[in-house]
Amino acid sequence: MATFTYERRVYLGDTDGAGVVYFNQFLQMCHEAYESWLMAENLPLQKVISAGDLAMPLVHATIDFFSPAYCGDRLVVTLTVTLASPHRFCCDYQISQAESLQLVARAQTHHVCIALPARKKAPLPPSWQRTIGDLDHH
Ligand SMILES: CC(C)(COP(=O)(O)OP(=O)(O)OC[C@H]1O[C@@H](n2cnc3c(N)ncnc32)[C@H](O)[C@@H]1OP(=O)(O)O)[C@@H](O)C(=O)NCCC(=O)NCCSC(=O)c1ccc(O)cc1
Repeated sequence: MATFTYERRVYLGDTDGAGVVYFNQFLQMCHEAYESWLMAENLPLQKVISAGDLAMPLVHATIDFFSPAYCGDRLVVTLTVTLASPHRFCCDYQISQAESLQLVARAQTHHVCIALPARKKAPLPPSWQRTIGDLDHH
């Protein structure tokens, strides 16, 4: 299991006509947290993309919304990554207000490592497996 914290201001472009963060922007922020974690671990997605032999597509995404967020809010995305099998991992995200700690949203994405161009599941690279940590056998 690996954990990472990502802070993110809400900008005007994140909000909709009702003045609150538009729903898909929360998933965008989650993915920013995921990319930031990979960069912090020296495993930037661009490395995988330019190598061209593997991809880690999403096979599942869910999100629940608990309270609205507004332009200027400071949010914290807490990411927990768990290895589910040698070729699959799950990202759990909690988005909270940085100051009040009020819970804003919770999301989950599941990713499968596939070999290209066949698009068949393949073991995650050893560097990814090491960074995520041991398989959870519970
Ligand atoms: C990934 C696949 C090739 C895998 O297919 P198959 O080779 O037939 O494998 P399986 O059906 O056995 O599934 C593989 C594993 O995924 C699991 N799986 C498959 N579907 C699901 C869903 N819906 N939920 C949870 N788990 C799933 C499944 O249980 C298997 O797990 P194991 O038991 O550990 O093996 C195929 O499911 C696929 O092509 N799906 C579409 C993927 C896609 O197009 N996603 C959206 C676009 S990618 C994207 O938006 C993106 C955003 C951000 C990124 O960082 C990366 C990509």
